[in-house]
Amino acid sequence: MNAIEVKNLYYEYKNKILALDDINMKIEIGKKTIILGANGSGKSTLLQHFNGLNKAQRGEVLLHGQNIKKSKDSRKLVGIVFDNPDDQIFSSSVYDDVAFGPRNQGLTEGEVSTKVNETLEILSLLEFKDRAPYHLSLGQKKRVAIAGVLAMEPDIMILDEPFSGLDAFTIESFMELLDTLHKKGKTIVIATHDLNLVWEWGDSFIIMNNGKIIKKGDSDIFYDNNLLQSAKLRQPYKIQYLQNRD
Ligand SMILES: Nc1ncnc2c1ncn2[C@@H]1O[C@H](COP(=O)(O)OP(=O)(O)OP(=O)(O)O)[C@@H](O)[C@H]1O
Repeated sequence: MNAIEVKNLYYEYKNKILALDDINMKIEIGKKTIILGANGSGKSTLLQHFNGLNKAQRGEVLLHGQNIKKSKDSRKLVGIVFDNPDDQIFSSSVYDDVAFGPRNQGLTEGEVSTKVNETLEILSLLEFKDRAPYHLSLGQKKRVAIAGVLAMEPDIMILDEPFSGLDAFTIESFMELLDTLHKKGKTIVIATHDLNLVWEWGDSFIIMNNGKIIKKGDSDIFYDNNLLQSAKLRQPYKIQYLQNRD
């Protein structure tokens, strides 16, 4: 069984932009899958189909084998971190924002407190716990948005451009955290155009261009510079260096 399966998915915005053009893909349970593509290639539109925010106009999306339209617990199964944290932070304090999901899951206030404090600590946010999220810096807000999803412990974590706005130290500890979640069996999906951070990290890769998938594979795809250029992507620096040296 796959965590996510997409069959013949199309999506057209009201302005007639065809953002997804016959997408077919499978994401295996417990794998780290990276969706790559330049600006406007359709990554966010695709990810937003994985928690029902966008509904398939044609085609289907299956979560753990079940059509998302029939799935009652898609919100519990899938946690999505949007690229813009302002789209998902609503509470007046960092603590309450991260507590929102666990409270909705019916945990006691004591359990909520343990969960929230643990999550805030992992993301170096404890010192901000009583602050208003909208007065934080972009990178800090991004960490709050990530914490809010982490605290719900979804089986499938979807992250749209999770690294933008984060400093190097935070990226490093965040990737270690994702590795820990991966070892616990979670499925992780990241959409990004930053190949340098993910090419050695992901298990499988999907390249999008103009609403289509143009390549699926393992990290060997990064040696094909023509392919990357056709998707307006830059080869990872390390591969450029190795190839120039040879
Ligand atoms: N709400 C919208 N209404 C109309 N067109 C949209 C809307 N959102 C996105 N689009 C268009 O759909 C296409 C795919 O956009 P999408 O945001 O999915 O790309 P992306 O790969 O996530 O880009 P980025 O890397 O810039 O986040 C683009 O051509 C974009 O202009």
